[in-house]
Amino acid sequence: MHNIRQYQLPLQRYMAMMDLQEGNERLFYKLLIDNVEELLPIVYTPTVGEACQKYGSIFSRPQGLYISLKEKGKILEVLKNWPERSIQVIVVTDGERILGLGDLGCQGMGIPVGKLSLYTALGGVRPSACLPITLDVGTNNEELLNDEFYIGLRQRRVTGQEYADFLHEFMAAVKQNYGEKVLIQFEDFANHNAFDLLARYGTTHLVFNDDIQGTASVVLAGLVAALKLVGGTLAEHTYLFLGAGEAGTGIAELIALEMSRQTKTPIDECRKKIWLVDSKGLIVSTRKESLQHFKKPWAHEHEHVGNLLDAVNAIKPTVLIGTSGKGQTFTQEVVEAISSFNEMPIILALSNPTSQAECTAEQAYTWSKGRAVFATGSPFDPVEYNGKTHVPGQANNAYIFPGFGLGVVMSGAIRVHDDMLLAASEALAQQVTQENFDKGLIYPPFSNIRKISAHIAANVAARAYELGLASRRPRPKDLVKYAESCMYSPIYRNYR
Ligand SMILES: O=C([O-])CC(=O)C(=O)O
Ligand SMILES: [Mg+2]
Repeated sequence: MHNIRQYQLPLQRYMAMMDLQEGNERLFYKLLIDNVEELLPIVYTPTVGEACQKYGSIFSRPQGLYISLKEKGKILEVLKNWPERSIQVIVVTDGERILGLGDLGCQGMGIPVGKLSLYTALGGVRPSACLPITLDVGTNNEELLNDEFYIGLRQRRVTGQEYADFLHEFMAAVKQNYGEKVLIQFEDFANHNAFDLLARYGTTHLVFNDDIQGTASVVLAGLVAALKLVGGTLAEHTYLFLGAGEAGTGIAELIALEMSRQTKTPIDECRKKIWLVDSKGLIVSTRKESLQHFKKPWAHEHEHVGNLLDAVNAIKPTVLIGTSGKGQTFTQEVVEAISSFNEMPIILALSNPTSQAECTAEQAYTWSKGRAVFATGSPFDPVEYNGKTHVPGQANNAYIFPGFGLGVVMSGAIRVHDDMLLAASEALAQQVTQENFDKGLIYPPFSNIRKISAHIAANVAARAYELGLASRRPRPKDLVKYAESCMYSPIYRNYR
């Protein structure tokens, strides 16, 4: 740590950590686990975002497996080149929507690498069982196409049938090479592919979309915890989203599902408590014809409303959630408006990295006069306001996917079911202690994450067994203990 801390810039610390991961994997994980709150912002958001933007110019050696269009017809052979045979989790991206930073092509590799290092550090999945993959289908990022250090194919993205065929070959090759029980996590695909891929492969493969499902599960947990501070039930609140992509619609759907279970009301009714704003304004039924399919369930009856501020004033939400990927969109007027009709507005600025956050922690607390229950996707420091310290929570899917994946792997689950996402969410919400609530926190600190992950894994596995989706026999009696016993630990032995 002394060595790492000598670097001033986060990007230099990132590079030093990546060198360590390559040269001394055990020490890398030992450091990451023992200093998780300090190092998470380095190996993960926000620094990993900057690293992806500069990936070509900081490149020293390849991490993960690149599969390019040139390898079409030979994807199985390429997979066989990976030295490890026994793979449990794959994180795959095509780099089209890296965090809120847009199309970074092949340079998106930093994301699968970073996510999988958290699978190991936070969730205890063995490093050798993790496989980061980037599919190189081109990029539409002109700057990268003209960058002499760009590491990927210099061509525009393929789309349509060609894209679908390439993905299909990849999915079939993974199943053929690693069997049914490898978890495939889709990460940072663009909206127009992410929903389709999940729908297409959800019934034939063990797939999980972190941006849709992982984010939904972590946000639902935060909301359930927030209700302890704010009062009311899920169904008694009104939700307004800025952003109607993977995160926005994924979260909205899981909230509606949980609401529907709690109130025994049809999900269609529950959806009416949830409103979404996209770049054209409030999503309303008169726009239905022109909406992408994943937005249609959210097109409720309402007159046209052109922007977020007007939507806040028209809908009067108690919960405001930013998933737009665009920074500084929760303006002072917006935060003051929601604070004018809520004693404690719940405000989540989820877009990553920090530069894309809808507002900063300081803005949220200042503009709400210290009343907001606030969390962000990327980490923010505590803020002093009127003599009180406010600690923003980090509503990031990193709380969920490592434990979720461990639960899937350890139970031998063959499919991901929405109930397993709810199970993960419940387990996370239960880990928020009175001490956390007293500080206004709706998430537990990351310093306890391995214990939290074990509880998430156990609850997910339990649900998988109940659903008949778990193949490991016999079912372990104490699933929390079993989860802990499965976790990789970078232990240094004492030699006497
Ligand atoms: O990577 C993160 O920090 C969360 C995430 O999935 C995203 O922003 O796409
Ligand atoms: Mg993501």
